Amino acid sequence: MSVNKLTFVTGNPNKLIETQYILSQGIPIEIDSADLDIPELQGTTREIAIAKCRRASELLGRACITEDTALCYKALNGLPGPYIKHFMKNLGHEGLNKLLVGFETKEAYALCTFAYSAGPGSEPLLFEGRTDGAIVPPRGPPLFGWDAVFQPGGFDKTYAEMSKEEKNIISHRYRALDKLKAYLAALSTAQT
Ligand SMILES: O=c1[nH]c(=O)c2ncn([C@@H]3O[C@H](COP(=O)(O)OP(=O)(O)OP(=O)(O)O)[C@@H](O)[C@H]3O)c2[nH]1
Ligand SMILES: [Mg+2]
Repeated sequence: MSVNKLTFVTGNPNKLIETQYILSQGIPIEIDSADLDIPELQGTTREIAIAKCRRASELLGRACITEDTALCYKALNGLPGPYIKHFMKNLGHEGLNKLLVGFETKEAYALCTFAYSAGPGSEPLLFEGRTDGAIVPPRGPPLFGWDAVFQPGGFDKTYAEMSKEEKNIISHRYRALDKLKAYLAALSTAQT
């Protein structure tokens, strides 16, 4: 199978833009997208990622990638984790901060899990990337999810205050895609 073209099954336009940008910096691959309605199970980030990618490739009928992002608070033993989408939607930036009132540590990490399936029936492979940081009062344009309340460790800017060039070389998504990129490059080499 050639990997110069791959479908990213996602309904999230910001994920797609970042993924296309990051991958275009590394390997010659064209990423298109399909927005399929795939139930996301409860469980660990790995269980959720595997089930979603398996179903996505079955529905699509060919190879694909999927991605799951979790935002894990140290004080809450990793929650909201993979359920961050619902927390963000219902609580907003203010609520994401309020969850930590009374806790000393505001530390959190963003975890990205890309899954690749070579096609229906093929067990998905996982590529994880993690960026450590802290939850802070919102700063920067509220254009993408919780970017405005996540400040990566060692930086004085939130994700939202960073340029795309800055975010996309330190982000959880970049770190996961770096591993996926290496896998896809090796796959292409093995097939030529
Ligand atoms: O500020 C942000 N910076 C990021 O870098 C980032 N990556 C993901 N997210 C948000 O975290 C939730 C994950 O849920 P999620 O993985 O199920 O995504 P999704 O349902 O939007 O898309 P998909 O499942 O169709 O791919 C969703 O609310 C995403 O908008 C981010 N927010
Ligand atoms: Mg989703």
